Amino acid sequence: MSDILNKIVAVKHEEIAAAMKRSPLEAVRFDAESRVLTRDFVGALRSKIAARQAAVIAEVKKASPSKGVLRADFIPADIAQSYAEGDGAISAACLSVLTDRQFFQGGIDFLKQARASCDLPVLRKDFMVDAYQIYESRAMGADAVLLIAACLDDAQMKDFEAIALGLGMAVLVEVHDGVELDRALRLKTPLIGVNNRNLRSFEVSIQTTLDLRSRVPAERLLVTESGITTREDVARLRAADIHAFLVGEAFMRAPEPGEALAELFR
Ligand SMILES: O=C(O)c1ccccc1NCC(=O)[C@H](O)[C@H](O)COP(=O)(O)O
Repeated sequence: MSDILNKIVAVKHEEIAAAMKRSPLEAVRFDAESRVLTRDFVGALRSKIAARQAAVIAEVKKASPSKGVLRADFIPADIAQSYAEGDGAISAACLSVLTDRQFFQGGIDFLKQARASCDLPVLRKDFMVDAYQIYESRAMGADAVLLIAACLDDAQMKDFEAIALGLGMAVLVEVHDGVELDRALRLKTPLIGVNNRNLRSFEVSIQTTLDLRSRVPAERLLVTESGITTREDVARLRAADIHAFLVGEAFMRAPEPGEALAELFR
């Protein structure tokens, strides 16, 4: 694991221990199982692609370990609405909301506020290291969770996926290289995220996605993540038959995130 992932995972275990004291697993599990309606995350992506549009997972991200604060006037509900509207013709398929507080200045309330302000399905973007967080994600209203192969073993990925699917959530499994991709393909989820950010150097290169593209079977949906900032990036990825994108920073730095989205994917 990279240094940053090691640090994040250590903090997550501390946070989970504290959260379990406030709300024991049984209570969080009850809350998660009491929520019935999830929004269809995979369906939202597939219907954009069927309409020959880009399927964009638009991120609500105040800050990041590599770049610091990205947006000063950070109002999750307004950002989510802007993404849902786009320019009227081009808009987001789904949202991704950072809930990690220490490294990304995110929060659980941000996810709730973003989801309440629109009808888009929402991914909880955080670092899952314990089954507790999967129940917690559904309890807070998430429609999908992220599983990062670099910080989980095979048994954890399988277990967390089964819990998420059992609660009606989608799973985006994230990989950085071919070894992690082979592990991810043992899961049931159709959503395979290739993260273009090297977690050791923080450098981003869309070549990471392009290199792995042919190894993702046609029945899975490849989502390219991180470092997508220009129309040229989008054109290169689309030419390689990649139609689902997760974008944060490029939108967060724009005055109107939804207009920036429409401009990038026009
Ligand atoms: O964004 C970071 O600096 C970062 C550092 C360490 C681990 C994860 C990190 N980002 C998480 C993400 O995957 C991105 O927020 C997401 O893919 C959007 O990327 P971008 O469009 O480059 O903001």
